[in-house]
Amino acid sequence: MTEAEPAVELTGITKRFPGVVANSDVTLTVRAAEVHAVCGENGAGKSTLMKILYGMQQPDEGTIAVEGRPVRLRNPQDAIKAGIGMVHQHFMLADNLTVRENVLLGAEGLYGIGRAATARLDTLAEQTGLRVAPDTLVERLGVADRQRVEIVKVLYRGARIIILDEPTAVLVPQEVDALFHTVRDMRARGYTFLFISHKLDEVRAIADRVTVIRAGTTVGTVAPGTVTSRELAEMMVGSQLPSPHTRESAVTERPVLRVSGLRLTEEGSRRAVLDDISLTVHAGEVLGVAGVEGNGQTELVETIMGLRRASAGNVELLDRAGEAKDLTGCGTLARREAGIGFIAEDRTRHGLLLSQSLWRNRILGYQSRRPVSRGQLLDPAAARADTEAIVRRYDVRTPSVEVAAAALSGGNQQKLVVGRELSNDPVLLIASHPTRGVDVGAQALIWEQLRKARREGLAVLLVSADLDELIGLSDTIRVMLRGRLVETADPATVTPSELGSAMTGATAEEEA
Ligand SMILES: Nc1ncnc2c1ncn2[C@@H]1O[C@H](COP(=O)(O)OP(=O)(O)OP(=O)(O)O)[C@@H](O)[C@H]1O
Repeated sequence: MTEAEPAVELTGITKRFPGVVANSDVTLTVRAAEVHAVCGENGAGKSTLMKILYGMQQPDEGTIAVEGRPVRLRNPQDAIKAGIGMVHQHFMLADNLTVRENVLLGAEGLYGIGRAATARLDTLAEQTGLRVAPDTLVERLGVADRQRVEIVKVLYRGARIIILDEPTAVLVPQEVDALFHTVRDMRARGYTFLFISHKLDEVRAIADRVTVIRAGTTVGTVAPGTVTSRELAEMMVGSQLPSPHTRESAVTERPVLRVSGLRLTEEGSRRAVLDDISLTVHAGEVLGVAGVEGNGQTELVETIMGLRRASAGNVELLDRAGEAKDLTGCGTLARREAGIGFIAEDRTRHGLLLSQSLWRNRILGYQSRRPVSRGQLLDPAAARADTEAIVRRYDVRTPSVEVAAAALSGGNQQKLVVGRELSNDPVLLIASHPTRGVDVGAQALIWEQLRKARREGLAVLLVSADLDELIGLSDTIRVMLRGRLVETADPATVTPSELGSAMTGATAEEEA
């Protein structure tokens, strides 16, 4: 490879799906040893373009050159051979295997499984800042280390060009800094990065150049130093954004959710995943829960929703008249029917049926409620009309409400779920990462809808890894660490970095 040769050159890429042109004549040049960010609204075509570069999808038109040579990438194996690796947003590691096994699995042909393999693994671990013993089980690793194992895995297979798909979505600020440090280090060693992100501040911090995609086509490539985050966002949406909101409080004295002494133990072990959790959320209040993934937030939400059974404690919901209902023994559907809306952390597991049309997904969880049902009978016409209203209000980009949920981009699926959950007039909303994967425009829209619902008296339990979101929306923030609520922070004064320290237990250790 000569210095002048670009690492990747995508020329005239077009990819059509039924009713949608996902990429239309896209051109993207990534220089060797640069960090190149790709930004765009939900559904703009970023994932499709990356899937094409990783051989997961075939373009209808266009050419790909890697390090100056034209290539045909029929599958990920072809891409790996060409030196391209992808770190997906959802990690693809086997939890019950060790770091070493995960890295070597399926790549034994490269360095064998003996000394040469160990030496290679050690070098890569060092280069990527992975500081765990190779025989550690992956299930024992935190999110940031798992991500490093994924990076080591693609490097081991010979990747020189690495696609990072929203790598920071699951990290706390300190971990983001550490990841960026590693990326800069690796860039200095000649590695090239493609970086997909909706967080424009991060893009500005790490990227050498940014290519903006709008509605499937390239709007332009800029050096981030020459534009503000706002200008970048405006390039993405093609118009001016609304201004951020000022803080306002709608908190009332009326409790809506009362959780007391909640305890959850892991199957087959006595370790408490949730340890004596008590909290109250009032009408008009957003209670934010901050925590590093794996500290019990997921379990807390799932226990409140009846997806897991607590070993002790109570969950009580109070209706608008103040009438309390004990939900402790109830199933999920009964809880929904009592007035809880639920934005699940994993929309494909608890939120959507991907093979089903959008309007059928509108009915999910609300089978016996108007307007989508009359008594025990579904009302497809009403469900369609209501879904169309959600699509308009939440700006879900789709050719129609008849297409399968799988055909929507990730962010547009998320908008549909949020729209559905808020459309049922809940008294309480349990929102896990409500804007994960959505672009800044859609994020502003979802925040606005949440604030509006709060003004009208909605109680919200918000779990989010996006600390700006947590600080911006919450009236109170509780920090969760190893299954307990350990600290309370005031969103009016706390900084993301202080919150990050509390989440990792650093503050508590300092005080001790
Ligand atoms: N398998 C598919 N079948 C039909 N349409 C698809 C398919 N995959 C993507 N699309 C459509 O292609 C367009 C681009 O989607 P893509 O996932 O590339 O967007 P994106 O920029 O990655 O969005 P997001 O930020 O929401 O992840 C969208 O309109 C989407 O609905």
